[in-house]
Amino acid sequence: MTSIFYIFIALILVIYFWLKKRNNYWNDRGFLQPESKGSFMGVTKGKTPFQGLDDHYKSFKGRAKAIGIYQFFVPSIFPTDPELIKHILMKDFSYFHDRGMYHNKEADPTSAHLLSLDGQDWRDRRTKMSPIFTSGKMKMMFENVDKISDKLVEVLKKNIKTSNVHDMKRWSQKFTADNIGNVAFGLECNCIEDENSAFMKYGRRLLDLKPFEIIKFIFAINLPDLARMLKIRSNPKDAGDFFLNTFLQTFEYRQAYNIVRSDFVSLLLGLKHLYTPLELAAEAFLVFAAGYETSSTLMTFTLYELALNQEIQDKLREEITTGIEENDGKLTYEMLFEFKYLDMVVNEALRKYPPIPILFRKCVKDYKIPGTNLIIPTGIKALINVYSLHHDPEYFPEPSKFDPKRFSDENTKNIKSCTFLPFGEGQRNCIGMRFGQMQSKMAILKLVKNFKFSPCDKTLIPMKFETFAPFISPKGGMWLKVEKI
Ligand code: HEM
Repeated sequence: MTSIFYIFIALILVIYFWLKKRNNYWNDRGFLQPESKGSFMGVTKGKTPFQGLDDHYKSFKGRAKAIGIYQFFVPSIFPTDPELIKHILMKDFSYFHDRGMYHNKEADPTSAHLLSLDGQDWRDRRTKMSPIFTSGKMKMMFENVDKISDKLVEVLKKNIKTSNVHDMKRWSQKFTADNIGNVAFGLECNCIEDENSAFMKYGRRLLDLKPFEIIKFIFAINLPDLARMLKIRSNPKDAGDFFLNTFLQTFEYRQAYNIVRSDFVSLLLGLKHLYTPLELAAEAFLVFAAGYETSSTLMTFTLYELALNQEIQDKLREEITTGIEENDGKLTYEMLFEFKYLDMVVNEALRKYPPIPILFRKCVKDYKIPGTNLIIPTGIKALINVYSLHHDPEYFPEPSKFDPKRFSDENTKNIKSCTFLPFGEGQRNCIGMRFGQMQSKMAILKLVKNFKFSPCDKTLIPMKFETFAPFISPKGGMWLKVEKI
């Protein structure tokens, strides 16, 4: 009994001294670090991770190019200086080409894809997949996206007869799930008409994690090597299996009947001599996972700001209606990208509400921060808080004002490099940017052309965010009044 007591005390002491040492990891290396240690970037204070980081950004900006932080005692680096961010994302990419994300091809096939792969594996796959995302390939998919956005308008028109207050986050999700299900899995998913359809159900399942799944997810982010050893599944098994099996069935069917369509499935099938069907299924899963919530988030917050700023909404509607009328009522792929005010509005929504507010990079060899004697050690992750840069009054004066003029041709030239990063930057930036812009712009255009959006009693003013959401997300949905024009 006495020896168990001594072992227990010894264990407590070891943990105590290890934590003490760990808490000084950054001070010991000459970096500044915030007082509150060990919390998950402020989540414990009821804030989102990007808001927690933003508190540190405000306290330390100008005092250091980067500070040391801890996520559950795992040290990370938090660069606050755009010049250093530029080095990390672009100039010194060879030191930061990985994200250090969890992936395990065998135990969790949905985790091994372009977003998470490291080093040469990532580089090879990015080279092979880049031709899938060119402007020409996106143009091929335009017709499908156009058709699905018309369906969105038609079904929403029917629904506003019963009630004119709607959760536009849910409608945006239904649209992107239908769209991506169609182009990445080759199926009519029926999400717009039936919100309990399989694609909606499993799309939501990827985000609505149960408490144990949240713990597994955070564990896999922070300790990917240990998670790999323990063969953890980072995505819910039922959702992962659904997406993999659905893709594999379409894959076999298309091969058997030699079917070629203008979509991601056929483009991925073109890589079948290089990758196994399961590897390609993981990429189709990623197209869904990376494109579903990001684009719907962009749509959601754009509609929110248009509802709060009626004059901007009217001006946008005027541009769209006139442009389409002048082209004999037809909308083309080129026109979608030529609507200047639409582009300015969308960019301003991406600034205020970047769907992915934090970028990750892992340092793969010791890196000396230029102009200092500070070294970022190998294996440390850099967290770039896009939200802070987008809300810094030095780069965007009056940051809480929704002002599309910031993105006029004249003003865009003055935006400091690496302070506007909605799609990331450098060789690891968003490969699906054009598709994301195409589907979001298309839906916003059709919605604004056909409906007037305004605030209602349930609209969040000021905006509040969900604390545990992996993407920036309005608390309790995005409720707006919707009227037919
Ligand atoms: C509005 C919509 C979207 C936004 C705001 C967005 C944003 C981002 C961001 C911030 C990153 C990380 C970039 C970095 O670390 O530098 C990223 C990566 C990525 N995105 Fe997107 N994304 C969107 C839509 C899409 C779509 C539709 C797809 C697929 C069709 C997609 C596929 C990817 C992939 C595969 C990566 C990883 C690239 C790599 O590591 O090589 N994204 N996205």
